[in-house]
Amino acid sequence: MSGHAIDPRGAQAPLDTSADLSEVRDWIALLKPRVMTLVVFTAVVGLLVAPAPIHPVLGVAAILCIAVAAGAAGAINMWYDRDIDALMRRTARRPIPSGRIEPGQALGFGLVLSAASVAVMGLATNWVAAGWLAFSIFFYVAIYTMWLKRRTPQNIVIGGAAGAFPPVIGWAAATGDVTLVPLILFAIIFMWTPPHFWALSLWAHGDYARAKVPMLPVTHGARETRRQVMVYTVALVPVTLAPWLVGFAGPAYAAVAALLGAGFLFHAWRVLNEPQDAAGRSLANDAAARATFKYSLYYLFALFAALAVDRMAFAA
Ligand code: HEM
Ligand SMILES: CC(C)=CCC/C(C)=C/CC/C(C)=C/COP(=O)(O)OP(=O)(O)O
Repeated sequence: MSGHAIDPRGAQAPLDTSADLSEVRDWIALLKPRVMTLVVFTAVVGLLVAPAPIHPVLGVAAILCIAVAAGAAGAINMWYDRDIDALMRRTARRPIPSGRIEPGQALGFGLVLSAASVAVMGLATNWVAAGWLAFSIFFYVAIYTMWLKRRTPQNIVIGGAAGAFPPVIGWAAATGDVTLVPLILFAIIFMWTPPHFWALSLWAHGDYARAKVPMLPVTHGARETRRQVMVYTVALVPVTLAPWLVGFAGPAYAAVAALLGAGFLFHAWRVLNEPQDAAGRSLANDAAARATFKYSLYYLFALFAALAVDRMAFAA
């Protein structure tokens, strides 16, 4: 397919629209847009369930700032990780390792968007939300990417906190403060991240071993990783009931959280008991781990949706 659009009179230079489009696609890819969907969704729920009305225009602006900040942090992460991304099959085709975007340009892009998102958040909503937003970017870039990711298999547990901030920021944008409930929402995502990622790492461990990234299956083996998926899932379920226990959400939310939790526990149990060799490596193409990773994504969407519906439909 040619992307050249030639003026019928031949008076204009050809426009290479396909080249333009693929360049735009590369810049968008730097923002890790697919991961952003869930980041944005949890932020929207944090904002909607907060007990303070926010003008819809400001609410949309706040969510856009969170999306842009998460994307900007992703771009800086890709700048820093360009060496290991080039070594991993899953990431080798990203715009920087494949040479389509200069590392310095990606860094500049990430820094400018980071600063802009924090500034707009502060001006449009409040500086508490802007401060948490800046801290989230710092946490993902400096604590997770630059410090922990290449040093310890606990990188996911500690560094994963970065991805747990969006509902806190959404709440702060509406209320100007951070109380117990947003901290509970933080704790839910914090406990969810290890089983989300370690399920994936069970089949992606070859990539991480090649890049010498000390993810759990590389440092402690598949058997221990399966165990840790179960440990964190067991710990996650009671935390998801906390919004109901503290009286913030009703029994409808609690029922959905319990059902979704039972589903997660079932998946984790399958990961633990999947046919495996003596080292815990799957003899079934990691079918259980793949199903668990996919379930983790639907799970978090559904859990946060249930909280929003519960608060909006049933709150007194
Ligand atoms: C340290 C923490 C985390 C790590 C290391 C991690 C890692 C990953 C990886 C490697 C993928 C596969 C993406 C790909 O194929 O390139 C993925 C997918 C995904 N993650 Fe995470 N994740 C983390 C936390 C989170 C958080 C906090 C969220 C949102 C709340 C999230 C949302 C998603 C989504 C929506 C996908 C699916 C993207 C797709 O469809 O390709 N992740 N994650
Ligand atoms: C508001 C704000 C700043 C939020 C940012 C938090 C955020 C997007 C967290 C998600 C964490 C994440 C995508 C980790 C991917 O790990 P990785 O970077 O090791 O994955 P990779 O191997 O795919 O690069």
